[in-house]
Amino acid sequence: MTIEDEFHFIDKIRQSKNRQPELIEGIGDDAALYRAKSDYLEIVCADTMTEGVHFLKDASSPKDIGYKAVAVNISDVAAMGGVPKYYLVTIAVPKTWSEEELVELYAGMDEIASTYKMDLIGGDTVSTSDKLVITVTVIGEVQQGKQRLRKDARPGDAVFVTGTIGDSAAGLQILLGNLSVHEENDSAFLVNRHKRPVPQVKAGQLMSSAERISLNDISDGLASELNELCEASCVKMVIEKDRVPLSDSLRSLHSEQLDEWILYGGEDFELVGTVPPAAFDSLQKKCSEEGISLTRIGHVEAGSSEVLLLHNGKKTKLEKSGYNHFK
Ligand SMILES: Nc1ncnc2c1ncn2[C@@H]1O[C@H](COP(=O)(O)OP(=O)(O)O)[C@@H](O)[C@H]1O
Ligand SMILES: Cc1ncc(C[n+]2csc(CCOP(=O)(O)OP(=O)(O)O)c2C)c(N)n1
Ligand SMILES: [Mg+2]
Ligand SMILES: [Mg+2]
Ligand SMILES: [Mg+2]
Repeated sequence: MTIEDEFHFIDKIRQSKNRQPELIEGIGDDAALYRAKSDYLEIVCADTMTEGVHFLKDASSPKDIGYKAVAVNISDVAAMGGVPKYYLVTIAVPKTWSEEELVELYAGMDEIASTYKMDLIGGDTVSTSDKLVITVTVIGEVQQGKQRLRKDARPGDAVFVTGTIGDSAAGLQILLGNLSVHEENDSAFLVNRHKRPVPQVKAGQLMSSAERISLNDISDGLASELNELCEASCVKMVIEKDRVPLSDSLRSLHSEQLDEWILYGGEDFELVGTVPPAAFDSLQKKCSEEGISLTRIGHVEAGSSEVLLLHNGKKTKLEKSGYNHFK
C-alpha cells in the first residue's frame, strides 16, 4: 500500500537534526529559510528521475534510486566548482510504491546527503497514476570568482576528464539484460558505476586553484558535453580517442559497442573541462594527491563551434548526439 497520508509520511522522512549552521527553518513551515554567506554565490539546480526512463524498479533498489537522484544534482554543483548544502525533494507517487519503499528511497538520499553534510529542507509529495517521478533540487555555494562555467574555454587550452568514461553505460546494458559479463567483479563494478555515481565535488573544488577553467559534468555523454563546452565558449576542440581513459573492467569486455558507450552512453557524472596548458600538470598533481585521476584528452582551437575526433590519423566530426529525451 502506498502513503496513507502525506503529513504522516513527511514526519517519517524529516531529519532529526540539522547539519548546516546557516539553516534557520527546514521542513515544517511554508518554505525553508537559510542565511546566505556574503562573498559567496548561491548555486541552484534541479534534475528529475522518472521510473522507466531513468531507472527500472525491478533493477534498482529504492535506496540506490534515492542515492542517484541526489548524486546527479550534486554533480551539477561540482561542475560549477561549488559545494552542496541543501536539497529539496518532490515526489509524485503511484500506488505501486509502498511507504516502506519510499522510506528506503529517502534513506538512500540521506546516505549521500550526510557525506556532504547536506540538509533536506523541503519538497512536495503528490500522487500520480502510473510511474514514480522524483525531482531533487540542490542548493550549494561557491566563493565569488571561483565559479567554473562552460563558457570559459579558450584556444590553446588542454581538454581533460576526471576518472574513467563509459562504465555507467555498460553497467546499464548489464542491468537491462543486454550484456553478460563473465567476470563477476567486472560486472559488479560496472553496475555500481551506473547505480552509484560519485559526484566529483573534490575535483570541482581543486579546479578553483587554476586561474581559468571551463567545466561541465557528463550526464548525456562525452560527445554531447564536449559540444556544449564548444557552443558556450565559441571554440573548436580536437579530441584524441585513444586518450579517453577507460577502466580495466570496461576494456576487458572487448565489446564492439565500446565507442558507443564511451562517446554517447552518458551518466558518467565525471567532470570534463579545459585549462590553460601551463596549468594542467599542477592541476593533475593536485588531483592525484587526492586520489583523483585527471587525463588530458585533447586541446582547444580557434574556430566555429565543433568537436573533432582524432583516431588513426583521421579527424571526424563528433556530433552532439548522446542521450536525448525526445529523440
Ligand atoms: N524545463 C525547464 N525549465 C527551465 N529551465 C530548464 C528546464 N530544463 C532545463 N533547464 C535549464 O537548462 C539548462 C541545461 O539543462 P540540462 O541540459 O538538463 O543540464 P544538465 O545536463 O547539466 O542537467 C540548465 O540551466 C537547466 O536549469
Ligand atoms: C531504464 C533506463 N534506461 C535508460 C537509461 C539511460 N539514461 C536515462 S536518462 C540519461 C541521461 C541523463 O539524464 P537527464 O535526465 O538527461 O539528466 P541531465 O542531462 O539533465 O543531467 C541516460 C543516459 C537509464 N538510466 N535507465
Ligand atoms: Mg538537467
Ligand atoms: Mg550538468
Ligand atoms: Mg540530459
